[in-house]
This record gives sequence, C-alpha cells and structure tokens, in this order.
Amino acid sequence: MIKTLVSPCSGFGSQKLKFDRSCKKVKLRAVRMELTITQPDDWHLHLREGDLLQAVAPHSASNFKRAIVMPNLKPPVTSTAAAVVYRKFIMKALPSGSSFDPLMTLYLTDKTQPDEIKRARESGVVYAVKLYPAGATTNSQDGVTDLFGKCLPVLEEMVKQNMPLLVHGEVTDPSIDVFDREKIFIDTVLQPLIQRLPQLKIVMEHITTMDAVKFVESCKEGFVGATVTPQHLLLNRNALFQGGLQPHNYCLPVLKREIHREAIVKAVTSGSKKFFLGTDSAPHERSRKESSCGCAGIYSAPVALSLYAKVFDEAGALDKLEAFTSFNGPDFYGLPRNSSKVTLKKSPWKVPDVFNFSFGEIVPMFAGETLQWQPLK
Ligand SMILES: NC(=O)N[C@@H](CC(=O)O)C(=O)O
Ligand SMILES: [Zn+2]
Ligand SMILES: [Zn+2]
Repeated sequence: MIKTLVSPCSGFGSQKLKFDRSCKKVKLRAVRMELTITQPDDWHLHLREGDLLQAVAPHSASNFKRAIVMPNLKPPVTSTAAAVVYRKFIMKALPSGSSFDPLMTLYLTDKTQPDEIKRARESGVVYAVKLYPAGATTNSQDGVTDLFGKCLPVLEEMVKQNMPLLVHGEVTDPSIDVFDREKIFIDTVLQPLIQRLPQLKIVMEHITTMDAVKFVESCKEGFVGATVTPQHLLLNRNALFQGGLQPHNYCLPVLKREIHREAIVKAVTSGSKKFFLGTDSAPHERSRKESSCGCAGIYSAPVALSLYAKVFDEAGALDKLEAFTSFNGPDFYGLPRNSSKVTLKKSPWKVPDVFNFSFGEIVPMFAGETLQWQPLK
C-alpha cells in the first residue's frame, strides 16, 4: 500500500513523498502539490466603473491584497480629487470584510500641472502617474501628444515627489507597423527620457518584446521596472488566429512572436528584481469584444494567479514565483511587502466559459480550459 504523506520542503510549499508498508521511501515525486507564498499584489489593473466595477472588483479582491488601478475611465482620472472619488466607488464595490487596497493613479495629459503632482503625493492615495500616448490604446484619446514639449515640468515635479511614471510604451504613428511600436517607443521616447531625467522612476507596463526586456535589464535597478501580464508570458501572436479570429486574445500591446514570449519568460524566471506582476486585466463586455471592431483588453483577474504559477512551474522556476508576485513590486514602489499568505494547490480545475452579469457577459482568459494550479479559498 502506498500512502502519500505531505512533508515540509525547504523554502516554500510542500511536496509529497510516497512510502511503502515498511515505511521505506520508494519515490520522491518532484511535483510540488502546494505552494504557500506572500499574498500577491497586482501592479497594473483596470477596475472600470459602474456595473463593470461591481462585477469585477470581487475577483481582484479575492486574489490580490493591493492593485495599482488604471485611470483610463471616461472621462479619465486626471486629478487627485477625481482619484479620491473613484477610490470611494471601488471601496463600495468590494465584498464586505475585504482588505483589498486600491492604489490610485493619475492620467497624464498635455495640461497636467506640477501642482497636481504635489496634491497627488499629499493625498496619500495616489501612487503613480500614467502616460498614455494619445491614441495608443483603450480610452487614451486624452493622453499625451508631446511628452518632451508639454510635460517636462510635470515630470520634473514627479522626480521631486518620487512619483513613478507608468508607461504604455507604444508609438502611435499609424505608418509604423503595429508589431514594432514598442521597440520604436523605447528608442524614441524612453531612452531620451532616462537620459534627460535619470532620477525619474519608470515602470514600463505590460512588456511584450525582447527589446523591452533588454531595455529594462540595461537600466538602473530601482529606477526602471516592468510589469508582465499572463498573456504575454503564455501566448504568442498565433493565438490571435488559431482556427479563426480570436478576439478574447486581443490586447494592446498586441501579442508578439514566440522569441519575444520566450525572452519575457526568461526574464521573469531569472530572479531579476526588475520584473513584477501586473495582470493588465482589462474587462470588456463580450459584445464589445466579439464585434466588427473589437476592443483591446483581456480579462484575466480570476485566472491570473493560476496562469503565473503555470508559467513558473513549466519553466522549473516555482522557487522564483513569490519574488515576482509579491516582493519585486512593493520593493520597487517603496511599500511594505504583504504579511498575509496565500496557498496555491496543484489540482485541475476548469476556467468558466463566461461570467454572467445582469448587464451582459465577460469572457475570461483561457475560458473553458483546464488549469493545474488554483488558489485555495
Ligand atoms: N491592454 C489593453 O488591451 N487594454 C486596456 C488598456 C491598456 O492597458 O493599454 C484597456 O483599458 O482595455
Ligand atoms: Zn496599456
Ligand atoms: Zn492596461
């Protein structure tokens, strides 16, 4: 008779050892069945507003302790006063007893004034400022048209206030191939920016290319970091066309070639402190995704932890997962690491095909597929 015992294993989690009747160890299974880690934060999240906010907030709150909340609402969150109001709506949308802490951001425009950055810092609820090049992505039409021409005084104030700049890193010139827009943004905006303001803290959001990996790796630790989504770790651009057009795999920056995906996996599993979890969970109603002009954004909040665990497990790097999900982000932002823990269990579960709400449906990433890891509730 083989019994399965669970014994603690060095550093994290547990693993199962098998014993025969005489209690001799017969097999050491390398498979880790449970993994307990410091509770993760999500350093790039879209919580939306209204019905959509009510629908999705519980998913993030049940998996993450904190999240950097994106300001690309309609109209965008351009002032500290608006961020304070938005935060109250988020708090109301949380399940009772939730200790989820939304960290607010401001949407940078050509008109943002340095005083707004001071107010943001004094508020204690705004943690970063988001740069959307005008026209680059969902609700970015009020974004920046000329960073160096219009925003330098604000950026200088951000250095003074130690306020990070979060960047959607794509150029918007329609003549530039959509797959090259991140690389060209690095060359034409980010490189000059770090030359000009080397003390500015920058997060390159949702990186998608080996060029972004190389750029972030070349920068000074603590000044430039990057968030990484589950989709850019698990999918390449073939996923957009597998058996037909796949709108639920469409996000911006768009998925890239396999060599880029591999470079990003290598970066996050290397143990580098510069890369951290940011789901970019970006819900859109099903009818707006499955449309003749579908919205960009993948809804990953309910599956994100399972997907990140899958990536690290498949790379043989589960020992590096916790730093990516729970240490590198707060360390970069200068915030304390969480004291709470979560346990992930390796046991197959099926991702729902769809989430139904009174106003419509939202299709999650990996809908209907079976995943191995799941957070224990
Ligand atoms: N990532 C996306 O494809 N979409 C995001 C915007 C963004 O993060 O660029 C959204 O708000 O829907
Ligand atoms: Zn973006
Ligand atoms: Zn986003």
